[in-house]
Amino acid sequence: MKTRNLSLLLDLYELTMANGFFRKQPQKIGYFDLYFRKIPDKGGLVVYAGLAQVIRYLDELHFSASDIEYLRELHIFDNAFLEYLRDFRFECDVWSVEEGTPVFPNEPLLTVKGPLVQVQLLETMLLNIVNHESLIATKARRICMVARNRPVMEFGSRRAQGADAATYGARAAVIGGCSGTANVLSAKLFGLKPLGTMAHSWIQSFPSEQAAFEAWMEVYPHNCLLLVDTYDVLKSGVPNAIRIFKKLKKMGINDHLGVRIDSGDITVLTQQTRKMLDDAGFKDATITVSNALDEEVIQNVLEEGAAIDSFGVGEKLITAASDPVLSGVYKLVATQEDNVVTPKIKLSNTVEKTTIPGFKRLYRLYDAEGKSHGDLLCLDSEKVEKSSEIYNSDPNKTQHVRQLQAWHLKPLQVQIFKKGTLLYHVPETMEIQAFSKKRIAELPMACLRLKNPDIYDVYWTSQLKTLRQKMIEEYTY
Ligand SMILES: Nc1ncnc2c1ncn2[C@@H]1O[C@H](COP(=O)(O)OP(=O)(O)OP(=O)(O)O)[C@@H](O)[C@H]1O
Ligand SMILES: O=P(O)(O)OC[C@H]1O[C@H](OP(=O)(O)OP(=O)(O)O)[C@H](O)[C@@H]1O
Ligand SMILES: O=C(O)c1cccnc1
Repeated sequence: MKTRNLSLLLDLYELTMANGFFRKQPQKIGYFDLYFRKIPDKGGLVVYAGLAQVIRYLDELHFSASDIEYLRELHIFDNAFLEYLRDFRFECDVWSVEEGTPVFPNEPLLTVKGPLVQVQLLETMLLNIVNHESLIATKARRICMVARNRPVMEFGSRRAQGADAATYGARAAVIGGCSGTANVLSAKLFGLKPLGTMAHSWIQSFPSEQAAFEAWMEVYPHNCLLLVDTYDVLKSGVPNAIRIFKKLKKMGINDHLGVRIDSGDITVLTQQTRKMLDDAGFKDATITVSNALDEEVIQNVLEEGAAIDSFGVGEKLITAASDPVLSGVYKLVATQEDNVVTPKIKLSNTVEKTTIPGFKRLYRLYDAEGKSHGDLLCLDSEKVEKSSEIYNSDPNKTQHVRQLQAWHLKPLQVQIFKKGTLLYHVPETMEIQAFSKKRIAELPMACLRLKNPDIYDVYWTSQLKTLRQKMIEEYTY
C-alpha cells in the first residue's frame, strides 16, 4: 500500500498547542483516552472498529518538506518546532481494545501516552477514524442481527459520503457482520468477498428482458442472479428468469441461480416469487432483496413472512442514516513528569461530560460459563483483588455495589505501540468478524436487542471512584 500523508489532517488548535507544548512543557508526558458517551440509535452496544487504520496512520505519520513549507508560511509556528516536525518520529505508547469488541459508554477504547507535543497532534485523526468505522460496524451489527443468518451484502459506495467513507465503511460493515461488499477496492485492500448482481441498465440495454437474461446466462452461466423488477416482477421478471433457469438445467447447470427484487412490496413479491420458483422446480434458486433497506424494514418484512435468502443494503448502512454520528472524544486524563503520574479531570455541568481521571485499565468480567456480566475500569496503579468491592458507574442501578469475587477478569486493551514501535498484528477482516460475533454472544441477551436494550454494567473500583469524587470536590468552586 502506498504511504498516505494525512499528517496535516488535524485541527489547527492541535498544532498551535503542540507548538506551545514544545516551548513550555517539552518534557511532560500526556495520557489521553478516546471514548464515546452515547450509543447511536439508543442501541445496547457499539462495535469498535478502525484500529487497522489508526495503526496505519500512526505508522506513516510524517511531515513532508511541502507540509513544513506551508506551515512556515502561516507565520504562527516557531522555527525550532517546525524543525522538530521535519524530523518527527512517533514515540508514543498506544493501548487499544481489539477491533470487533462490543464496547460501552465512557470506556477507554484507545489510550495514548507520549510527549504532550505528540499526543495532542493525534486527536482529530484518531477520532475521525474510530468514530466513523465504529459507527458503521455498529449499524451493520444491527442490520445483520435482524437478518438472522441471511447474508447481507454491502451495496452503499455510491451513496457514501466520499471515497474513504465507502472504502473504510465497507470494511467496517464486514466487521459488523456483512458477508462481503460490492466495493472492489475495499475487497482488494481488506481481503473481503467482492459481491454483486447486475443493474437495471443491463436489462434496459437489450431489446427485451428475456434477451438481457439470455445474454447474461451466456456470459455467466454459473452466476445467474437476475434482476427481475425492471418492468414487472411477477408478470415478466420471474417468468423470464424461470425460462433461463430451465435452459441452464437442460445444460446440467444448477448452481447460483437466483433473482434480485429492488422495488415494490417485499413481502408480497418475495412470497409470490418463491411460489413461482418452487412450482417450476427451482427450490434452490435464491431471492435477494434490496431498496433502501435498514434494520426496521428487514425486521418488518421477515416478521410478515417474506421469503428472502439474502439482502443487499446500501445507503442506510453506509451513512448510518438513522443516527449518523458517533461522538467519540479524546480527553487528557493524566500527565507525567519525572515518573510521577498526575491524574487530570475536566468538570462539566452534566455528570456525563465530567471526565474519568487517571491512567486506567479496562477489564471484562466473566462467569465460569464464559458469559460476561459487565466491565471494570480501574487505575493502572492499583491491584484489583478478588475481595474488592466494585461500584456501578450508573448510580441509578439498584445493585450499585458488587463484590468482584466470582468473576474472572480479562483485559480488554492490548498494547499496540511501545515508544513508537508497532507490537500488534491486525487480524484478517473475516477473523475480526468472527471474533466480534463471539464477543457479542457472551453479553447478556437483553443488551443486544434493537429497542430498549438493557444498559450493560460498567463498574469502577473504589479507588477510581474515590479519586474522581475527590477531584470533583477539589475543582468545584
Ligand atoms: N413489506 C414491507 N414492509 C415494510 N417496508 C417495506 C416493505 N416492502 C418494501 N418496503 C420498503 O419501503 C420503502 C419504499 O418501497 P417502495 O415500494 O415505495 O419502493 P420504491 O423505491 O418507491 O420503488 P421504486 O424503486 O419502484 O420507485 C423501501 O425502503 C422498501 O425497502
Ligand atoms: O437502496 P440501497 O440500500 O442504497 O441499495 C443499493 C441500491 O443501489 C442500486 O440502486 P440505483 O443506484 O440503481 O438506484 P435505484 O434506487 O433507482 O434502484 C440498487 O439497485 C439498490 O437499490
Ligand atoms: O451488485 C449489485 O446488485 C449492486 C451493487 C451496488 C448497488 N446496488 C446493487
